[in-house]
Amino acid sequence: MHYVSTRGSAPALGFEDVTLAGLASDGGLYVPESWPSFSADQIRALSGLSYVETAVRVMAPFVAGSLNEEELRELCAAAYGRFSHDAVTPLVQLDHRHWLLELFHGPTLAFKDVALQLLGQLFERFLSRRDDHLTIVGATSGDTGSAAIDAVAGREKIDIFMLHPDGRVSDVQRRQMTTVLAPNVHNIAIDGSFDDAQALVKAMFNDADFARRFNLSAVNSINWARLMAQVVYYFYAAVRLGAPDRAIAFSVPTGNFGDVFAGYVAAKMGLPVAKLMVATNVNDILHRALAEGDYSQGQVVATATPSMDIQVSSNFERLLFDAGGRDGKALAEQMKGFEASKAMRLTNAQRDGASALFTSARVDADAMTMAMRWAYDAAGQVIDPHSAIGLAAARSIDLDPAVPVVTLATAHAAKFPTAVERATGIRPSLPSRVGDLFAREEAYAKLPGTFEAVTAYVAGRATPRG
Ligand SMILES: Cc1ncc(COP(=O)(O)O)c(C=O)c1O
Ligand SMILES: N[C@@H](CCOP(=O)(O)O)C(=O)O
Repeated sequence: MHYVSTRGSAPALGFEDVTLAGLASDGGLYVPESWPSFSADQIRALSGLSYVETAVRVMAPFVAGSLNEEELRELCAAAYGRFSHDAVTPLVQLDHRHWLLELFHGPTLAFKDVALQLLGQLFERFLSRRDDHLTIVGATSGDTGSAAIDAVAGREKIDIFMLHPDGRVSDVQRRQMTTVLAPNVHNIAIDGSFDDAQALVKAMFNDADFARRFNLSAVNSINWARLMAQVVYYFYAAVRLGAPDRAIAFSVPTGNFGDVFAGYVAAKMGLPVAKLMVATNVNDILHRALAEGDYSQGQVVATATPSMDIQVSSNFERLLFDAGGRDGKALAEQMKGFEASKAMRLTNAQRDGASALFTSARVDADAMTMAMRWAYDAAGQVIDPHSAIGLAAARSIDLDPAVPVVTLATAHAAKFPTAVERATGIRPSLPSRVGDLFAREEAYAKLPGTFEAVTAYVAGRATPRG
């Protein structure tokens, strides 16, 4: 399997190189040169398989040429052996039509663990094949950071520098990152928003000398391997609900468009997906883009769903590329325009390509609170605010009532206890597997959100190439 850049001029690479590279050298994102295709019989054959076996079957075509099936199975078993639920991503029924897909049973209590536990294993395996060291630079609005740190802490050939927006993540999220005191873990709180942190990370990649000198790699969903691992749970859930003989709709609380793009990939591979609901909070650039073709960056508003307080969604570029006819040169121009003016219109081809599968909704704080209450009253489920954004949107979906609707539950409620308590009166407590989070010592740097400050900090601590 080869991968091409969404901006058309970086070299096509195999899976191993794409995983280690993160971002393409032309600033684009890697996507498979074509989508693997699963027949109805192949999908039916996933029925009854464990999560690990499902993962092996779904991901095998993407890693071909870099890992054989036995190697992939070994890495998946190691990654998913750390989840606290036997099903890894269990389904919970809310009523006759609505389901939650619980993605938070990993070590750091958010869906990011599903991909990042595997990515940690992939890095280790690929680095063991070469004499090299990686410097990971990442941006987090709260959950990617802790999941990535958990996945790579203590690994010898990796340093990780994780930027989070100072004061804009929950206390649990911050502590899950800053109390990991391994020598290869470097947490940085920057002045600014998640978008500022993400722009700094992309700027480091786009500085070719810096990127080469420190052998930069990515753990954000700009890294293709992140999305690949997330495709698995769409298959796993849909097959349990009757696919391929029944189409399933998914509602996905969305920020950087990674999780929902993985659903698009599953549909491209042949999974019968009735609709993908893109559920945003009031930071609604994606809703405006899908509903009106207007992708223009507004001011980020701080909400009770901080992980989705995002106005520039990295993976939207992958959709614009694929749905718009895969013209990398044209997309490079379009993205350059967006980077300069912070606004762009989708082309007709991009809008038409997206509208077949996607729908969207903007969910405000009141609707989020109502959804949390409904989940508790209807099914006794205490859900986190991000999942509630997805559920509120799911309940508004315009589809045949016979189609099951699965909301992706992306975080454990205890990561956001204040918002949950405000909505339901119940203060969720942290599961024992996260231990004594509030008793541990924290360590992190506070930096201005400037390229100079951040690169100087990284350069002073990272291992340069020999
Ligand atoms: C809890 C939670 N829900 C939803 C999202 C949105 O996911 P995505 O960025 O893949 O759209 C995030 C972070 O991105 C998150 O941490
Ligand atoms: N919500 C995310 C933002 C980064 O998204 P990613 O999926 O691109 O890593 C977070 O929790 O950090």
